[in-house]
Amino acid sequence: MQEYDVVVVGAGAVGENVADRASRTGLDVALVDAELVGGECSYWACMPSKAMLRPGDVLAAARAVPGVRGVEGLDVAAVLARRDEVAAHWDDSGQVAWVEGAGLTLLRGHARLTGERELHVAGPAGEVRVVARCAVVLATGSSAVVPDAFADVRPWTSREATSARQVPARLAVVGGGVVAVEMATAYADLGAQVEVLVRGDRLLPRAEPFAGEAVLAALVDRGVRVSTGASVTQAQRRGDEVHLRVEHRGGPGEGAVAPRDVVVDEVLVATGRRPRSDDLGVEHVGLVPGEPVEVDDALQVQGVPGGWLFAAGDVTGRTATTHQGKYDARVVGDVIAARFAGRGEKSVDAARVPRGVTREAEEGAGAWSRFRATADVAAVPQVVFGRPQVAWVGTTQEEAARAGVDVDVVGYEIGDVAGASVTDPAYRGRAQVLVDRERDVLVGATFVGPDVAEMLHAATVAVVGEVPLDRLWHAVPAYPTVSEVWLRLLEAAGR
Ligand SMILES: Cc1cc2nc3c(=O)[nH]c(=O)nc-3n(C[C@H](O)[C@H](O)[C@H](O)COP(=O)(O)OP(=O)(O)OC[C@H]3O[C@@H](n4cnc5c(N)ncnc54)[C@H](O)[C@@H]3O)c2cc1C
Ligand SMILES: NC(=O)c1ccc[n+]([C@@H]2O[C@H](COP(=O)([O-])OP(=O)(O)OC[C@H]3O[C@@H](n4cnc5c(N)ncnc54)[C@H](O)[C@@H]3O)[C@@H](O)[C@H]2O)c1
Repeated sequence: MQEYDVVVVGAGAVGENVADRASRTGLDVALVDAELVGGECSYWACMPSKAMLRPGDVLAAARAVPGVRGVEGLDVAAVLARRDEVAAHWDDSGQVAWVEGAGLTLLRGHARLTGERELHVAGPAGEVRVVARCAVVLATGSSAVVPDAFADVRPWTSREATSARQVPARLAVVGGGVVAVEMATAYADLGAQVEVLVRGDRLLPRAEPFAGEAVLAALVDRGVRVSTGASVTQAQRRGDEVHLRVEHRGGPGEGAVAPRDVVVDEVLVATGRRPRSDDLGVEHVGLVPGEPVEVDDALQVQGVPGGWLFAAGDVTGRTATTHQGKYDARVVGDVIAARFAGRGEKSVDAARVPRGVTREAEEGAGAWSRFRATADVAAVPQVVFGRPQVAWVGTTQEEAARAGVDVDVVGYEIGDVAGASVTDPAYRGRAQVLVDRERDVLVGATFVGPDVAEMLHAATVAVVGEVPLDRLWHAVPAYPTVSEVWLRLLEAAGR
């Protein structure tokens, strides 16, 4: 049996941040992981996918400016070699060194809850009973959903797509969300003939419709086939090929459209993710395996008495990005450090205790305090690293209407800004902000265009800060930058 003050299950980006923060008031923290320390983001998601997308972006940017010579194309082997480097060659020794340096204990193995504050960890060293004196945090992430139709064809999920050693000549991508857009973009850049099969009627259904439309048009321009209203009803692997039977929903008045067969070398299913709570023993504490682990704004698990169980990251179904999961990790880490301060057996390094992390402060904490994840509801940023990029924060028009928030919708073509014309004479992109009419503050913003990911944070600051438009008017964007679109948006909003 091993005992710690806090046990964090899952050493992805979220678990690592929880553990680091929770240890700052002298609590003894163990971090458990069954696979690589660093989790999905480092090895099979954010990092390798962005390494695969960046060369195509740079190439397109260089080709867009007249006068640049010697731009030949991509060296696929070199792109994949760089991707391998960014994914640390799927070797977690660097992150293990960080965990040890932060004074945390790493337990390798698969953890399952067995009761209140108790777990079993099955790892290379055998089975160990682990007891948490104060708290347990679940940060086990999510895994790809593979629809039944693909069960027998060994489809790619995002893991294979981000770690492939070769580029298939023909790739079908099933889904119309973030993974589908990013991977279709990357593989088309790397020379695959890509077809995207979208069940719905548009790409990126959670973003503003104009964003998905721009991405769809750009993919088609680059030779990617995008079929909307398309459902795969059967899939078979025959030798080196995968045969997909695709049924099309006809448009209004079109009637039935005949099914067709799509033959490819690989098929990537990008049809969403499910929380990894299915093999975690949550049934022993009254929760339902496979379901999101529901938490409150302090990231305490709902429906489990005793105040000892917390969760953060993808497993909660509350966040689905690394940045937002890490934000929740900072919140729950501080909550635990404050609630259980003084209970730890380790000596406290005063320099590491964050300012204001005390039991009294946490007890009286409300929205927007460091102990509550308020931004999860008010201002979630999301970037889709396709080409064009799509970046948004806060509410969309559809969400504002559903919530009954009366908004003015203000849009501007980014290509009409002087800075954009310098970047690319044919710059195409659009910015749109939503202004809450009653409060005269921004509640949402969407940018579509090259490199707009880097423009998003200004909008996030404005939404989180609830900066009145009359004050935002005094935030002067430099000339000639693409950010000057802020000035144009404010003018269009009547300033
Ligand atoms: C292709 C792709 C690209 C993405 N790109 C981005 C991006 O650019 N930016 C962004 O912000 N987000 C991106 N995301 C989302 C991001 O990867 C996730 O939101 C993030 O990884 C979630 O972090 P996490 O720590 O909650 O879970 P994970 O990173 O999944 O970590 C969970 C850890 O828990 C371990 N574990 C699970 N169960 C157990 C158990 N029972 N016992 C022991 N250990 C266990 C796992 O081994 C894993 O290491 C992307 C996702 C995908 C699929
Ligand atoms: N840049 C980033 O931040 C980034 C990149 C990749 C992924 N992620 C995160 O990972 C999560 C998972 O991404 P994702 O793209 O897999 O999920 P998603 O939820 O974004 O999109 C899934 C898509 O698959 C479709 N779909 C669902 N079931 C289907 C079926 N049976 N047949 C056909 N289509 C089906 C849905 O309609 C939807 O369009 C996202 O929530 C995202 O936030 C983030």
